[in-house]
Amino acid sequence: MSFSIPAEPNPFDDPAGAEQAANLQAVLTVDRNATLTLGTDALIVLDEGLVHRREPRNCCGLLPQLSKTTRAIPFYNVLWATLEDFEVTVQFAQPTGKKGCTVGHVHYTLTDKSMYAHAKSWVEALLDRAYPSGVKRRKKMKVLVNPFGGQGYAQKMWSREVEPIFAAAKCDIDVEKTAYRGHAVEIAEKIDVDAYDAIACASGDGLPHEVFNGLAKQKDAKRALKKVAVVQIPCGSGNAMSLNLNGTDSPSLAAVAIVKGIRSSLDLVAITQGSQRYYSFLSQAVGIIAECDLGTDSLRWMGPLRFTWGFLVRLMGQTVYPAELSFALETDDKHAIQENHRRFLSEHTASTAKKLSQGSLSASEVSVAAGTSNDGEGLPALRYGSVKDALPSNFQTHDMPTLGNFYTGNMAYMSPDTPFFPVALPADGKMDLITIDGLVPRLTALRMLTNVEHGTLMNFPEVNYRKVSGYRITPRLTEKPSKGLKSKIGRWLGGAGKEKEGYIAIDGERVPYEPFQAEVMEGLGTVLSKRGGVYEFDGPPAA
Ligand SMILES: Nc1ncnc2c1ncn2[C@@H]1O[C@H](COP(=O)(O)OP(=O)(O)OP(=O)(O)O)[C@@H](O)[C@H]1O
Repeated sequence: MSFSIPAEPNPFDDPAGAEQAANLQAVLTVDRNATLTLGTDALIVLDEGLVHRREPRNCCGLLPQLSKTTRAIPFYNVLWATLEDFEVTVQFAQPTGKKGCTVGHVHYTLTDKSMYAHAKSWVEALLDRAYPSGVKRRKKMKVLVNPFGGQGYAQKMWSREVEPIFAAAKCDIDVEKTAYRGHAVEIAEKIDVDAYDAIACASGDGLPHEVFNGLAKQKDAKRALKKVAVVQIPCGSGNAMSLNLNGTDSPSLAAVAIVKGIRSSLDLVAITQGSQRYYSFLSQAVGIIAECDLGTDSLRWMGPLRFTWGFLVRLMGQTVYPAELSFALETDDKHAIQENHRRFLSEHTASTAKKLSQGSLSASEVSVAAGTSNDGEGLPALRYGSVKDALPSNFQTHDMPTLGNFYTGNMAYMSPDTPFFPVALPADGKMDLITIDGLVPRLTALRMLTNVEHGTLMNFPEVNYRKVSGYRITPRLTEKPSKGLKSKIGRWLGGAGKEKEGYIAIDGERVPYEPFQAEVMEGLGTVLSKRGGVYEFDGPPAA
C-alpha cells in the first residue's frame, strides 16, 4: 500500500524571486547601455543612447531636451532575429502609414561576452513569441506572379513590397511568372506538394482559383489540397481572398500575415457543368453581379466605379434573370444563422485565448497539419451527383421568373467594403445563398445597396438568405429588348445588352451560360489565415 503526502507550500519558496528570475530571462542588455525586453505582446527596446531632439522647451529653448527612447515592436511584426558573432539583429515589419509596411531592423552588439548563452536563448524565446505554436517559421513557398494582374503592376508590387518581407522572414521562395491563362492550373497540377508549405499567388482571385483547380487534378488530390495551403498576395483588381483571410488588400501587410499565417481548412465547392468540373473557393453569381463583373467592359475607363455604375443601371432598369433553382436547404432562419455565427466567433475567440495561454495547437489546426500523412487518394465522391443526373430527392425546386440576383458565397467579403455574406464561415460545410427578386421597388434596391458595407443586406425581408449544402440552377435564355431609344441609351450606359447569352461568374471568372450544379466539400482546401478558422469580418451588428 502506498500513500502520498499532500503537497504543502514550501516555506523556502520565493515566488517573487522566481518572477524576478523570469524577468531577468526576458531582458537582454546590449551595447549603448540599451536593453531589449520580451514584454507581454511586444519587444521593448529601451535605448538611452538614442536621444531625440525634441521641441526646445527649456533654458530659453537653447538646449535640446534629452530623453530615454523606448520603442515597442509587437511580436506579430517581428520577422526574424539572429545572434551572430555577438551581434543581435531583429528584423521587423515597420508600418508606413495605414496601407503598408517595410522591413526595419534593430541591431546591437553584446558587450558582455559571458552573456552569450543567455543571448542565444533570449533570441530563441523572441522567435517563439514571434512565431507561436501553430505558426510555421521559414515557410517554403512557390510564388506565382501574374504579370498582367492588377493592371500590370503585380510584378512591381511583388518585388518592391513583398519579396523583402519574405526574405527578412527567411522564407524559402521559388518564383515563377504565369505565362498564359490556365498556366497556374498546370503548375499546381504538377507541383511536388511535399516541397512546399504554400503556393502564394501575386494576383487577383483568378490565380488562387486556378491553383485550387490544379491541385484538385493531382493524382492524390485530397492530400495535395490538404498539404499545400493556397494564399493570395493581393496584387489584382479583385483581392477578396486576402481581405477575408488577412483583413487587407495591401501587398506588404498581407505578406506579413502570410509569414505569420495559421493553417486552416476551407470549404471548396464542386461544380459540374456539362462535362466540366470546377472547384470554387469564393463565389458563384448568375445575373446582375456576374453581368456587372464581366459584362461592363465598355466601362473599363471608369476603373473600379464601373461595377457600382453597372449595378445601378441594372437596378434602375429592374433587370431580371429568369431561372429554375433547386437546393438542399440547411436553414433559411436568418435569426438562427446570425446567432450561430456569433456563437461560433465567441467560442473561437475563447479557444484561441486558451491555446495562446497553453501554447498548444487547436483541434482544427491539428487536423489540417495532418495533411502530411498519406490520408487521401482521390477527391470525395459527389454526394448529389452531377448536373446531368436526376435531381436529388432532398432538393426543393423554385421557379424564379423574375429573379434579379443569384449570388452564392463561401467567404464574407467579395471586394473591399462589400461583405455580401457577413455570416459565412470558412469550414462549416455550407454555402451562403442570396436570392433577390428583380422587381423589388427601386428605392428599396438602392437602400439594399447602401447596406451591403455594414453586413446588413441580409436583414431586408426582400432578401432570401439561406445556408445550403448543394444547389442546381438552370438559367433561362431571354432576349433583352434591342430596339428603342431607351434600350440603346441603357446599353450605352453599360446596361444589359441585347444578347441572349447571360453571364455566370465562378470566382469572378466567366463560364458558359448553362445549367450547373454545386455542392460543398467540407474543409477540402487549405489556406493560411490571420486568426485561423474565421474570416476578418465579425458579422452583422447585433440587432
Ligand atoms: N501571362 C498571362 N497572360 C494572360 N492571362 C494570364 C496570364 N497569367 C495569368 N493570366 C490570367 O489572368 C486572369 C486574371 O488574373 P488575376 O485574377 O490574377 O488578375 P486581376 O488583376 O484580378 O484581373 P481580372 O480583373 O482580369 O480578374 C486569370 O484567369 C489568369 O489565368
